[in-house]
Amino acid sequence: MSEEIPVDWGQARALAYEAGRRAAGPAETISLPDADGRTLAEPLRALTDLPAFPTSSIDGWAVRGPQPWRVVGRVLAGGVADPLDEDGTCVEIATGAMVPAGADALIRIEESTRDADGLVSGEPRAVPEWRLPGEEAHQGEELLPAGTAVDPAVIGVAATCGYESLSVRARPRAGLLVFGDELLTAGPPGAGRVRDSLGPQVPGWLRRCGAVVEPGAIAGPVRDTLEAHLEAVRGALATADLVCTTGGTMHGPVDHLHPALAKLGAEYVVNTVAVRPGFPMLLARVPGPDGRTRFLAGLPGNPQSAVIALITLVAPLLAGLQGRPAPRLAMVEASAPVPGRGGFTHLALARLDHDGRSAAPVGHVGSAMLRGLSHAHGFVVVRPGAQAAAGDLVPFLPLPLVAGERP
Ligand SMILES: Nc1nc2c(c(=O)[nH]1)N[C@H]1C(S)=C(S)[C@@H](COP(=O)(O)OP(=O)(O)OC[C@H]3O[C@@H](n4cnc5c(N)ncnc54)[C@H](O)[C@@H]3O)O[C@H]1N2
Ligand code: MOO
Repeated sequence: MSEEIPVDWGQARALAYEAGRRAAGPAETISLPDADGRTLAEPLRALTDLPAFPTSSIDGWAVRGPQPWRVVGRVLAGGVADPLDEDGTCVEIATGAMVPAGADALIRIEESTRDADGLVSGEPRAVPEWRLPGEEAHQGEELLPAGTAVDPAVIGVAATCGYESLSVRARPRAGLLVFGDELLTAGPPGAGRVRDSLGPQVPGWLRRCGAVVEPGAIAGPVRDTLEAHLEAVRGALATADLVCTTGGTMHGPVDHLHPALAKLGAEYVVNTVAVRPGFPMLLARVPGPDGRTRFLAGLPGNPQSAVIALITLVAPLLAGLQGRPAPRLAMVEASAPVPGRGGFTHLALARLDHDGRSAAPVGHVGSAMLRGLSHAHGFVVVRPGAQAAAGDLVPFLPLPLVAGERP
């Protein structure tokens, strides 16, 4: 019999995030193009004013004094403009070129005329046609805080500033051990055996949460003996910051995870969570071979419960390990009633409507099923003692899908 007292679901997420944050890996410097998907270890600051010089927004003329203007030169993007010293003169200017000191207006080429002597005339627009130094950012200004996820736009703004590399957090390395002698790794289920549906899917979820999962870090089915569990977990801890296991979280005759954790000197961060489905999930700190903290996340064997454990505990843990902010939940409208589960938080699989504002429960949601999960965007969260009526605003726990998945 288990004597664990399940942790509140929200508290479990906070504990997992905090454990990850405290164990966040060191910063490393990597080249800009390789930084996609990483996390800023330091704030991104402007190295110069942006723009760094007064910059023309148009092709046309930089003019000084009253018209008509005599053309005294030309300045292209990339060049350094000589000052315009004399009233009644202008230079031809290209978009992106430095505006000469002394210019008091820019005139678009198509809004100008030239007379027989080559003198230029035209009316400047009311809105200035050039960008002033510091208009976008001042030198030293913080553009993005530490903890920002690096995406192509972040890489772009860093390049604009003049960075060649960024200080980012190391990516957490994750491994996966699948437990269960009943599992088949090929062919259809039958005769008491089921296909392993977690070995093939968990790595994809882990990667979407920012972890690196090498093909060699996925093992199983691991035999249902304590010795085999211990050997597999020890082996996985040698290289992984986080080892996920599936199955064996309960206390059945062949559930060896808790005894294995005891033998490994593990310390529970969370040991069972008051949530349905998924309550036997756990997260533990395990001393690694080098003394550095490693984590083991025990995902329950029921496949939907395993995914729930992953987004409940592993997603916040990985956010913390990467130095990112704790994931926050959006509020959406429940488009149909969602029952509560007494003293447990109920995570109800749901699909968002096209604008993401309301969530409708999907079918086939048993914890042993994956059909509902493959249609859903995430879970409506119904807290202990509550239930949701149609039209209620409810928290929504998203699956870590990427753009274009589940349109
Ligand atoms: N006496 C009780 N028994 C169970 C309880 C309970 O409260 N009292 N809770 C049930 C719940 S809820 C869950 S969840 C499971 C969790 O148990 P384990 O983590 O120990 O998982 P297993 O027993 O190993 O497997 C459960 C179930 O899932 C299937 N499974 C396991 N791994 C995979 C996989 N990789 N791919 C597909 N299916 C998998 C396995 O065949 C079992 O059917 O405990 C309940 N029991
Ligand atoms: O809690 Mo179990 O994880 O409901 O299937």
